[in-house]
Amino acid sequence: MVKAVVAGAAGGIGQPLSLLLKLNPLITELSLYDVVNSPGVAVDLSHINTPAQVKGFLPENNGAEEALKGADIVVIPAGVPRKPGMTRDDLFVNAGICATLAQAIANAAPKAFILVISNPVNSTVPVFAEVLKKSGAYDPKRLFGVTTLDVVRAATFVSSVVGKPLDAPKYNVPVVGGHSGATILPLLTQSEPQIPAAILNDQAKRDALIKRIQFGGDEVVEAKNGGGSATLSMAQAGAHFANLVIQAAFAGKTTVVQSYIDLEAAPGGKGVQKEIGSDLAYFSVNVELGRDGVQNILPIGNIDDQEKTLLAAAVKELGPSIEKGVQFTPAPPKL
Ligand SMILES: NC(=O)c1ccc[n+]([C@@H]2O[C@H](COP(=O)([O-])OP(=O)(O)OC[C@H]3O[C@@H](n4cnc5c(N)ncnc54)[C@H](O)[C@@H]3O)[C@@H](O)[C@H]2O)c1
Ligand SMILES: O=C(O)C[C@H](O)C(=O)O
Repeated sequence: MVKAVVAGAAGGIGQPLSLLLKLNPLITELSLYDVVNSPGVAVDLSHINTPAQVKGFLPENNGAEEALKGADIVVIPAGVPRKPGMTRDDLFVNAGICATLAQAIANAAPKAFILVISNPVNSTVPVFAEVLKKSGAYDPKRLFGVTTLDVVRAATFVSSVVGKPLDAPKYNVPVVGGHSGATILPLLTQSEPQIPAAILNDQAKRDALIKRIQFGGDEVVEAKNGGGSATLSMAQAGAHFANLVIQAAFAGKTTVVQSYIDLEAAPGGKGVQKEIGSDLAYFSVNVELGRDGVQNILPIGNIDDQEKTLLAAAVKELGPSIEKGVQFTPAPPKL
């Protein structure tokens, strides 16, 4: 029996994400929370003949906590998306929404796995952590910034440049660091299958590939031309990541994925701080998922000189974004 909650369930990501979770046979209860339209989305999905029993909740009558009660996993795509010309940092207005949801989770579902999609992920994950800490409900093993879309894009773009687009599902290209521009660090030298040396050694091709992975989000924002950012690809990536967390926790199926987490979640975090030459508190790393969430943090491993330069740039940009999230003070609740 697994209860999943989507917060921001009526939005561009929320709706297809909720659909994909409804199709997950491991989920038996699915609660959809949003400030608008969630009951309608819930009734619609509830007609699908899969096990999950779906209910929709609005803020009235303490709806957030009612939705969250007994949750095993909460996936959060609540908040404003980008328009052309904006950076993810311009979305820091979402910090308040994240703080409110974190408090509701602390009150109603303190043991839930928390998967943060809301941008700017580099800052919103620390916002969640700080609110949970204040309520004594923080377990770093259970808090994840969802960076899966970067990994999905890396596999797609690499397989295409290699000339094997139909093999996209077979590609695994780790992406570490954070989730915005220069903080997104694709480890092309660790790609499996390997990227041919002729491509890796072609500086122009390699730079273009890295740039496309780092700025894939902008590609969608520009194409949607004011209509928002990635929603469908994000829903797929988010549902995939949620499924891996559920499989590890409830079906004993351990996996290694990348996610943006607190490096204190497991002892391996100290080793990563050594590798990156910094005491950054959060970083997207290779995470071994287990019954309690983060079971182990694995090393970044061998990277070449170009990746080392990109790593230094990622570390430099991440520091202030993390600090901004840590220092955020939520507005006092309205009386
Ligand atoms: N992590 C990633 O890789 C990634 C990828 C794509 C988008 N995003 C981010 O996800 C967020 C959502 O994007 P979208 O396209 O779905 O936006 P959207 O505007 O379509 O949907 C957001 C939803 O959040 C709801 N919401 C607002 N305040 C809320 C609150 N306090 N509680 C619950 N729900 C609330 C809105 O009513 C809306 O339905 C954005 O911040 C976007 O930047 C992250
Ligand atoms: O680009 C955005 O603003 C949304 C998301 O972070 C993405 O990577 O698509």
